[in-house]
Amino acid sequence: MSETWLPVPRESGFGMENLPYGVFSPEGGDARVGVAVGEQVLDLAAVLGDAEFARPSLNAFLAGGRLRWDAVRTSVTGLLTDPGRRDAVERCLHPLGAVTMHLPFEVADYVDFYASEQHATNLGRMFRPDSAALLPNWKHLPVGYHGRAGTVVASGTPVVRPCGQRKAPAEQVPTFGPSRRLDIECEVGFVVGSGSTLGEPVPTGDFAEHVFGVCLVNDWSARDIQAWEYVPLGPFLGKSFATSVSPWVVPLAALEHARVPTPAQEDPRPLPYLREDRSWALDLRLEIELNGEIVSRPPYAAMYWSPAQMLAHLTANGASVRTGDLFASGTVSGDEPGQRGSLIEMSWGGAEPLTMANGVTRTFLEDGDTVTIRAWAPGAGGARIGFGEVTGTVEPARGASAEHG
Ligand SMILES: O=C(O)/C=C/C(=O)CC(=O)CC(=O)O
Ligand SMILES: [Ca+2]
Ligand SMILES: [Mg+2]
Repeated sequence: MSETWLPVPRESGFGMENLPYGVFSPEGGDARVGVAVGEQVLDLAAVLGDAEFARPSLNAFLAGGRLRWDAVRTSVTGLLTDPGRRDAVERCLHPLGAVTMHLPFEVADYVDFYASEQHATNLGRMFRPDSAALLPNWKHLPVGYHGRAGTVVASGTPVVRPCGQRKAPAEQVPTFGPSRRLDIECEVGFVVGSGSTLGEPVPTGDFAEHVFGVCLVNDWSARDIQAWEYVPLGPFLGKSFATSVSPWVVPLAALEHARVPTPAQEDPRPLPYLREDRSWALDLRLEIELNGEIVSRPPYAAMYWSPAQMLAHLTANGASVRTGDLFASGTVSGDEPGQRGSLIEMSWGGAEPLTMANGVTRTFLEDGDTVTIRAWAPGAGGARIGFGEVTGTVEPARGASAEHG
């Protein structure tokens, strides 16, 4: 990758190999599109003189499609490597620490998958102890559900503890009140740039024509509300109150070196529409921090279904995708106990509390708890492609019924 004149710290995940996109406002200025490089954000509207970037969302750029995305990436790389442009470009840089980051795109539709075999097995064992851990369809199709786009929020947005109907197994009837089993789900999100045509499925090989890039997702989940409400139609209020996304969207172009094969899919072999010539499985290393302490390191490479398979399945019936659609992988969990992507798994349904460094224990989230998810992926020449972070702090429940726990 080309040498930049800009000082980029070695450990920065935002080197020239990455160049992720986000929406920022400089102090006293309007929100606009920027590219992160080192410890700076480059104001694209200012540096390229292109009004498409003087907007508070990436959507107009996302709609431009693969040729446009590649052309802008090439231009930005050129500006940051040409010493002759240094003075002009430097005037369009803002220190990351001095800007406010926003939700990077207007979320059109939001779909959540369930693509980790380890997560599905763990939840099956806890929620359905009398049946096989994996349901019969699980290895035939990437199971998913349609979520709530309007409650996808920017990193840093407080998460108000949801109220809802809860009924513990030992209780006869449900009560209404604050969730007692508030959880996280550590996920990876895929951002659709170029939409597809209604009636026409998207083959796995067209993934990179439609998907622009990748972000981090925390799909906050109220396990008690979920367990009581979701039979037989699926998750509803237990997961619709907040889904947090990271401010930076890493373009697929930065992830070529992170591509790995999906785990063997031989028993059963997926149907032809789900097969890939070269997999879009990705070697992303995630970490989950709870109140300042790393509690898990889920490996995205272990996911059974790749995002190209998810997109092919999502459109297999002719349903179209559109600019700003977000589909998330589902909770990422690996084989080891230290690789689980949710607290319900880490604490095994609350039976095995986590002990934190200060001696405090946790099963599910308490008011005031802060959860931060980070990730990086291998890039060209040993570089690290950083995803930044998605964070959120739990606030107490609100409303009249919040008082009676
Ligand atoms: O297996 C179940 O009954 C429940 C599963 C989930 O809650 C997971 C989910 O929402 C999808 C995911 O994040 O993997
Ligand atoms: Ca989820
Ligand atoms: Mg959600």
